[in-house]
Amino acid sequence: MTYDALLLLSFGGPERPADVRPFLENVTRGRGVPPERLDEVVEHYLHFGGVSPINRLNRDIITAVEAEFASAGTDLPVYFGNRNWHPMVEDTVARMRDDGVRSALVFPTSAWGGYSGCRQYHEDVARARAAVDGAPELTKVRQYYDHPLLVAAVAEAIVAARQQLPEAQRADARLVFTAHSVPVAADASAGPPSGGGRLYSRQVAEAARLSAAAAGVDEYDVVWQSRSGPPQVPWLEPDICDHLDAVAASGATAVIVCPVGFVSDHLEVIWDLDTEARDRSAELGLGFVRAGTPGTDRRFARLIAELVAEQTEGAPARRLGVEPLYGVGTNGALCAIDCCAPPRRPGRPPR
Ligand SMILES: CC1=C(CCC(=O)O)c2cc3nc(cc4[nH]c(cc5[nH]c(cc1n2)c(C)c5CCC(=O)O)c(CCC(=O)O)c4C)C(CCC(=O)O)=C3C
Ligand SMILES: [Fe+2]
Repeated sequence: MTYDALLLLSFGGPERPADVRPFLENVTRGRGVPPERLDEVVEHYLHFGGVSPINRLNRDIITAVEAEFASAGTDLPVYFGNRNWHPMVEDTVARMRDDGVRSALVFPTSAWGGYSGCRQYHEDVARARAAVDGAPELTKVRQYYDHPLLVAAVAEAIVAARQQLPEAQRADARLVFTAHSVPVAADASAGPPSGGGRLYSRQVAEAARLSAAAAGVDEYDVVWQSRSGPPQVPWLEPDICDHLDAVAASGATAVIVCPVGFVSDHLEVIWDLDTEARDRSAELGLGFVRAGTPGTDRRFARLIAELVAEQTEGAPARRLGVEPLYGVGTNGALCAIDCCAPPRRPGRPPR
């Protein structure tokens, strides 16, 4: 197939204090997130001056991809659109149409299956196209959680993180992987209905296994972070901060936290890990170091170029894992019928 553009599709984040609340209202509309939780998250963003790092990091990724395309002779302009904040994907798709783009590939900044990590990006594509007369065809690329370039970048970050610990703490530092928690019900329905569910947590477990092995680490844990939603709704556990108690009790001297679930240093990484988990570790007398994320690694831009080549040239899909892999769809078509069904929210009519 031929395509005439690439759209990097992401979550979005505020870039000034006045945008924090409207951004959070976009994120949580109709999702049953209690106002108390929202107030807390407003504070997290204000702690960083109301500026999320996410848009800047995505622009950096785009610059790296443009360089990658230029050196490979790939003539593909790269556009940037978000689900929740400016540049909004609807506006970007309108601009693509105005620029004469007829058919584009979509790279989502989530590597994962599941409702939040995959299906919601298909929904964003469908919504943007519905809003724009004459919108281009938009084909989303596949999930890439176990791509060899991603695993290599994560593994290298783990090795580099260990080196930052005082020498005496390096040998028994515990490696702990984290990913964004989701409701247990959302994980249960992740993947096609025939696939047994839990696609998201299975992929996270596999990414952790592959990254630990590539970093030469035998023992590690996989835990969750950034839980949202009302307290009575179960989400994937344990939370990183609770888990640190267990790590300290086990006699480890330090912890290496690897946010394998995030492509770059989003607000959840710099708040929930670099601030909260670091403070908790200090209280427990545990050394703390956080592994970097792969988005800024040159290999990540190459990964994007490879996913593009899979679609344009039929290049083989390079991967290290064995869990099911989905994610390709045109114009918002789901990966499979009823794939990653959104959980019914109590008190709301089904959509
Ligand atoms: C699986 C997953 C990923 C990874 C895959 C991917 O990358 O897409 C992810 C990424 C992100 N989540 C982000 C921010 C937020 N997520 C929220 C809320 C939620 N996340 C959820 C899941 C995920 N989220 C869920 C199930 C909710 C509950 C509401 C709902 O059902 O949708 C809220 C609401 C407030 C709160 O935290 O309660 C915020 C502000 C940012 C941007 C941060 C920045 O500014 O740098 C990023 C990259
Ligand atoms: Fe989130």
